[in-house]
Amino acid sequence: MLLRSILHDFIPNPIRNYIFSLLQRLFNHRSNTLTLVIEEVNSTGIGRNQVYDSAEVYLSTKVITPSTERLKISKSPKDKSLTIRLEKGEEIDDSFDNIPLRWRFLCMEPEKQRNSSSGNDDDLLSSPAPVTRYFELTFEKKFKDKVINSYIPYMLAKSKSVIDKERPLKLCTLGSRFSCGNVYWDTINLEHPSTFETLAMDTEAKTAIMEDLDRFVKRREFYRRVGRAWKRGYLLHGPPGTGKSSLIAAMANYLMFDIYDLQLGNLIKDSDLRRLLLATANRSVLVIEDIDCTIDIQNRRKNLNENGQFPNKPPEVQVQLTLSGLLNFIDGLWSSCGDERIIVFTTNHMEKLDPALLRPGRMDMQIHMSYLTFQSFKILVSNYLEFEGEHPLFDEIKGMFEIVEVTPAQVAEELMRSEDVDEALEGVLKFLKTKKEMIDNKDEVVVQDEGLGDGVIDEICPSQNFEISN
Ligand SMILES: Nc1ncnc2c1ncn2[C@@H]1O[C@H](COP(=O)(O)OP(=O)(O)OP(=O)(O)O)[C@@H](O)[C@H]1O
Ligand SMILES: [Mg+2]
Repeated sequence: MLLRSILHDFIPNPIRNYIFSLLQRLFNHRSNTLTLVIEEVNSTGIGRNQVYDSAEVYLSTKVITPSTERLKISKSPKDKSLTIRLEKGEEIDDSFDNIPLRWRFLCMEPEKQRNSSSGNDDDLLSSPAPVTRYFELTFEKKFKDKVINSYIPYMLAKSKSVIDKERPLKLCTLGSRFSCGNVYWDTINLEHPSTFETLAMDTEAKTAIMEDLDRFVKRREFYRRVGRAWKRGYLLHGPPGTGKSSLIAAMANYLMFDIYDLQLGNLIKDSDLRRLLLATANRSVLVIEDIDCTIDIQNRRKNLNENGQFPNKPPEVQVQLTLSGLLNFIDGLWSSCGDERIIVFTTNHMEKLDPALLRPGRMDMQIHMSYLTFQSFKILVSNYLEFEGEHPLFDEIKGMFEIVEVTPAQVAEELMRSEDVDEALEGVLKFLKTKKEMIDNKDEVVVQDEGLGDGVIDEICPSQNFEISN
């Protein structure tokens, strides 16, 4: 460093570079080390160098060594955590498969005007060079192949997972319609706290969904090999308040995928739909809720007058959107121009669905979200009351769940009424008893369908030609 600064202060630039390269050659000749230089801008000088950006993130996860003296720390309002970066001249040691590696962060300052006063360097006066930031990665020469072919890809993947974890997820919804009829994605941070842990759902069903998602994201090569678009469709069905939307949020939080909520009712034309779908990013969940109501969109066409328009509606709000347009586009062009897409349809009325939606290959997994079981109730109790053990009221509550159908949303509301465990559970029991009385009074016999515990996977559709097991 001392030599560097002496050279910098007293020797003109071209001579300095020459001496420097000579010294470097001499040094490298003697040593058996190799140094990779990773500059901020890529080799074309235009875009950023992905390896540099990844190194910056990767090194911020490394344990700070005792020799580290200066670090840069920052946070923007949207960041989840602090960003820590190396300061100029700082070094970090790393190792990979027992290969010792040394990272060093360096900056080449722009030429200062005072340098040009000594001489004839007019160029420097008029346009000083920008700061050049770069990392040096030094290791023994014999490890060159291993570092380039294994360590660097490892570092790129590692930094990607850090970025994925740190960045806030996005929820994209349809933005307001302009007079020209255009719609666009409006983006906000997704702050839905639902996770698979908090979801009151049959444990086996939960595990099956998580395993299915894990398998899906791991299978890039598989999808490529069999020539299929890398997408997976889920159909969530069940009564209101059973956790369909919560499951979608849990899936997005689990995969760290953004959500695109496509409210079809707000769309008019297939062309809008295509434009919106093409504007969705990879690694995202496309959600189409209440798909049974979408069939109305198709049926609305039946009500068109002889000019192909709705009577009583101005031409600019004439709906030209069709379910088949949507499905064809999702299956065809859209899915082939993106990667890692999850599509989730929800419905409260499975029986109303267009068979086209259920044809093999379209919905890979159908998940039935139904009324609360005692097992799932205990998850809610743990979430809402932070109570894990056994409780004297549990036996009676369990008995009630066998005869009364209530949704997780209804019970969650009861559990929120008190922070006291006894009081809250008494409230739930009272609620269940009232429900039962209402049923008895109506003289209705509630027969619970044996197979319909909440969150039971009705069917894991292998889509005939597509197996989901590894
Ligand atoms: N299975 C569940 N686990 C945990 N909480 C749940 C569950 N189901 C419902 N809830 C609670 O009830 C609220 C409503 O649930 P959610 O919106 O997920 O239901 P939904 O099935 O999507 O209903 P809808 O059919 O009306 O859209 C959630 O915010 C959550 O607090
Ligand atoms: Mg919902």
